Order: sequence, then structure tokens, then C-alpha cells
Amino acid sequence: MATPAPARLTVLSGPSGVGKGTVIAEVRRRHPEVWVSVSVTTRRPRPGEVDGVHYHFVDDAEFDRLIENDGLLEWAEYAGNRYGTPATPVRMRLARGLPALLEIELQGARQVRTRSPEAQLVFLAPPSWAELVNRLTGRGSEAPAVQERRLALAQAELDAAGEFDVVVVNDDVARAADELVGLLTAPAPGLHQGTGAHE
Ligand SMILES: Nc1nc2c(ncn2[C@@H]2O[C@H](COP(=O)(O)OP(=O)(O)O)[C@@H](O)[C@H]2O)c(=O)[nH]1
Ligand SMILES: Nc1ncnc2c1ncn2[C@@H]1O[C@H](COP(=O)(O)OP(=O)(O)O)[C@@H](O)[C@H]1O
Repeated sequence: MATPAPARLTVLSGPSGVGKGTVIAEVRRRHPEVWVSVSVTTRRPRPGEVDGVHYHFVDDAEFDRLIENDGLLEWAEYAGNRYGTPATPVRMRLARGLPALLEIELQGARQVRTRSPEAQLVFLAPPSWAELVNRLTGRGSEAPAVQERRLALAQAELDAAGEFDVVVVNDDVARAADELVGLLTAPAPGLHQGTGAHE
């Protein structure tokens, strides 16, 4: 009866500029204990981004090495750069019975779905297309050509929202953060007992 629920792996995805970073920052402001994986990327740091905090910034050779050594839980190329989730910290969290949150794009979310079917996949959606464009251009962190590229990808990402377990609309940061906290603390439904599915 008293079998504890397995620690859950939760993935948060959504188009560039929808507010994934903002909502996660709000969740962590309220609940500093929420653990979020720090990805590796070949993208250049933006002003204010700190190596080891926002990302582990690596070059192509280092990224290749991580792939070869099976060091990544998943990885994908997105808008000309590669991004991946270091496997060991996530595995250690889950092995200790503690939840883990990944903020990754669609191809990565699909890889997690395949490898860990019990993972919870959450899609953060904008209230409207116009608002997404506003946020991405308003952030001002990318050149117009890069924004265009990200918006083209965003259309395909929005089309895939139905693949996710839950869609959270980021109309208001506090409200979306509340909803995400609820999902992170909800018990996992339907244990896959005896499958050894959770890594
Ligand atoms: N597959 C995968 N995607 C990631 C990872 N880390 C970040 N991303 C995604 O890569 C995309 C681009 O990230 P970034 O350049 O930081 O831009 P931003 O999310 O728009 O601020 C976003 O959709 C991120 O969620 C990762 O480890 N794996
Ligand atoms: N609910 C919201 N309402 C208005 N602006 C928002 C909201 N959430 C995020 N933003 C703004 O949208 C921009 C993109 O947010 P960001 O967290 O960088 O997105 P992502 O991590 O998904 O790329 C930022 O300027 C942020 O302040």
C-alpha cells in the first residue's frame, strides 16, 4: 500500500519566447528546492548568462565527446546550435527519489518520452501568436534574422502541443507558475510497476 510514488521526471517545452525561463524563475523564487537540470549548449552566452548556471557553454568538440561517451540523456540541434541534458545529475536525482525538471525543446521532449515513458511532458503555450511574437521580439536578445528562425520553428512547436500530457497557457507568470508547481508536486498516476521503466 505504502509504496512511495517514484520520483518524477518533468519536461517543460514551448516555443522560444513563450516564457519558459521566466515561469521557471518564478517557480524557483517561490520554491528554491525545485531542481532544474543545467543543459550543455554550443550557443554563445547572452549578456548576463553565467556558465554553469544558465547553461554549461561548450564548443563543438566537447559536445561531440559528450555524445560519444553517452553523457547526454537527450540532445537536439535547434536554430543552428546544439543543446543537451547531462545524464548523470538527472539519473542521480531520480535514483535518490527526488524529482527533476528539464526545460528543453520539442525533439528532446520526444526523446525523453521514448526513453522514459513515465515522464510528465508539459507544454507552455502563449495566449496568442501575436503575443508570442511580441515577447520574442521584445526580449531583444536575438538579431532579427535569429528571431525569424525561431518564429518559424515556433509554428511547428505549437502544432505539436497535442503530444504533451498537459498544456499550460502562460497568460500570466504567477498563474502559470502556480499551475506548474501543482504539476511538479502531483503524484505520478499509473505506476509502471515491474517494468523498470524509470531510470
Ligand atoms: N533538447 C534540448 N533542448 C534544450 C536544452 N536546453 C535548452 N533547450 C531548448 O533550446 C531552445 C533554445 O534555447 P535558448 O537558446 O536558451 O533560447 P530561449 O529558450 O528562447 O531563451 C529552447 O527551446 C530550450 O528549451 C537541452 O538540454 N536539450
Ligand atoms: N506571462 C507573461 N506576460 C508577459 N510577458 C512575459 C510573460 N512571460 C514571459 N514574458 C516575457 O517574454 C519574454 C520571453 O520570456 P523568456 O522567459 O525569455 O522565454 P523562453 O525562455 O521561453 O524563451 C521575456 O521578455 C519575458 O519577460
